[in-house]
Amino acid sequence: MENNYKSGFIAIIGRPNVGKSTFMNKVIGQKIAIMSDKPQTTRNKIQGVLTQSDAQFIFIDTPGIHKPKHRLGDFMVKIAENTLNEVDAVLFMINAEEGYGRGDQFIMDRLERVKSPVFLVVNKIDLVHPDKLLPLIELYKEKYDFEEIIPISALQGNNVTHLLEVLKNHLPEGPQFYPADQVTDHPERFIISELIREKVLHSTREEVPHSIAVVIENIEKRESNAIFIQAVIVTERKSQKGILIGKQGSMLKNIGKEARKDIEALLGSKVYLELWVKVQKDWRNKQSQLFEYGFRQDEY
Ligand SMILES: Nc1nc2c(ncn2[C@@H]2O[C@H](COP(=O)(O)OP(=O)(O)OP(=O)(O)O)[C@@H](O)[C@H]2O)c(=O)[nH]1
Repeated sequence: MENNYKSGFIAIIGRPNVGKSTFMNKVIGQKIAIMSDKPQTTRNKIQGVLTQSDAQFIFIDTPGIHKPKHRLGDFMVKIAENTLNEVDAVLFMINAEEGYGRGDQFIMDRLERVKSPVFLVVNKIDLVHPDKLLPLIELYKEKYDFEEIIPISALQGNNVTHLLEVLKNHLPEGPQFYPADQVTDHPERFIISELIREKVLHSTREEVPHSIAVVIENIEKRESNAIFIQAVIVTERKSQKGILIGKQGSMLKNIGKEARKDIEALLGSKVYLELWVKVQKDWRNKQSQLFEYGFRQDEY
């Protein structure tokens, strides 16, 4: 890796149909594989990775930012908000052809709490006359202090290279997280690990601190479309391991049962969830924020 290599996580948000997928496909240059073959793929977290000689962009779809419609909704909004605060940049994409709507207001309200730099991407400029574009940009400018406002056409590619350059300038120096040829990660990994973590915190109340992490070791589709998931709950102390396992494994069993129900609702498939607990002192320092994204480290 050369010096001053830049890398970062970039969340893409926006109302449905503004062109997020089109943009990702344009940037990554090929169709992005999505693990789930369910129609509600927009619920999943899609990562597209663009690797250049001097930078790596890791794009994250954050669909939970939309108004919650189902039981998992509030939880997803919370994940989305947390995610937005952990990324290096947020791209808020709007459709130049449409006016300012309630969906945009909902997102803008969430953005008020976001500390990461937010870029307004005005997409589909090929469909509007500049006379219409400028007032729209002014309107958004008044409502939020965007880092920059960049009009593009994701479909035709206009200004997309410029957007990437602007983004690159804002990315921190960092490692190449993914191999250059890898364009996606399992999109659901992060959400699944957060669901399990939530159940752990919920079941153990105050006894186990928030310092636990959940690492998804394996997700596999098996015959009859059942999904088999292996996950490890990482704690910092032995005593916490005992609490998590519980009497004859009762606690872990309960955590597994509750988490499985939510994961099944998320994926729309039957799920087999295998959980175990591992003690690793000081994992926080060692693994840093990668855990938060559901990364699996081989040396771990
Ligand atoms: N004319 C024009 N059409 C575009 C542009 N970008 C996207 N579209 C079209 O807008 C429609 C929606 O695009 P998607 O990329 O699926 O939008 P999305 O935001 O990913 O939608 P969800 O997955 O529902 O959130 C498609 O028909 C695209 O071809 C653009 O720059 N110009």
